[in-house]
Amino acid sequence: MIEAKNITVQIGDKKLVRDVSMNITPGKFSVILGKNGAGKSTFLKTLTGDMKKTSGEIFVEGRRLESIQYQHLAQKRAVMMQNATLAFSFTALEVVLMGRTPHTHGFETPRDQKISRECMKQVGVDHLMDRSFPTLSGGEKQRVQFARMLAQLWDRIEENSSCCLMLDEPLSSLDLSNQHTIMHLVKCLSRKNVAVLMILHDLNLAAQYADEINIMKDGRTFALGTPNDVFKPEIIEMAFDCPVHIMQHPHYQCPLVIAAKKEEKSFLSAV
Ligand SMILES: Nc1ncnc2c1ncn2[C@@H]1O[C@H](COP(=O)(O)OP(=O)(O)OP(=O)(O)O)[C@@H](O)[C@H]1O
Repeated sequence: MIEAKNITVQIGDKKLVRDVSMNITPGKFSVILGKNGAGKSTFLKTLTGDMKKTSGEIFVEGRRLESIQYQHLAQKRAVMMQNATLAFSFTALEVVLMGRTPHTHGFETPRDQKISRECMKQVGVDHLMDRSFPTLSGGEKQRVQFARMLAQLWDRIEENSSCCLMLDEPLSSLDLSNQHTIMHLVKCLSRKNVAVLMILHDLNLAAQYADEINIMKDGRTFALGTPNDVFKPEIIEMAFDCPVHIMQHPHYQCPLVIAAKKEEKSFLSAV
């Protein structure tokens, strides 16, 4: 669905992303991991067209990203950026209805209303419908934004046509239960012809749900493969500069990563 070939992004003399390639395909749940500043969001922003690449090529269903009309793109690809804010006091339902904009001709229909309400129900935020979006908690906002993406792709999902979800740290404000609810929902969507690309910081959530993981370091792909391929102590320790223990999960067929205690003396130990 989305093919990124040898993407490089340079600002001034700094290379933020270096020669990264990835295929985001329907039926596959892809995750990008990496240290702070590794280049994850920059890479994702080039895939969405929000940031200019210096070199490389991006194809959406075989066509160059730059040649596709924005509305056409928005009908089949939904994006959730990190800490997206809204300046105006829309209700939560109005925010979800925004997901229907690529499908309307300037005004929404009763069907758009019905779809938006259903998406809020699916995500468990229907009780927040009439609340002013800026007054919601961080986690409530993230779940409402997720419902907005679902509303945007609803028609494609219903028809079982291919479409794409791109999410930058969508779980950063969610509690344990809601993290797994969203990950389970995304996994189910990926099995319904949705191509998923998600940036995460939680290695164990990635290990449990992802089909493919791209670990980035210093703007490059450091390791790419299944959770079992990339979750090796030598890879994780080098990518994150952190000693780890990796074992088989006692209940699931995936690795389990535990950070080892840091031994070096901290500044606080001198106080
Ligand atoms: N517009 C910009 N101008 C200069 N440097 C930038 C710009 N945008 C990002 N950077 C730098 O590029 C590097 C990669 O940033 P990016 O946001 O892609 O990292 P990330 O892997 O998503 O990090 P995090 O996990 O902290 O969100 C960082 O060092 C960042 O400071």
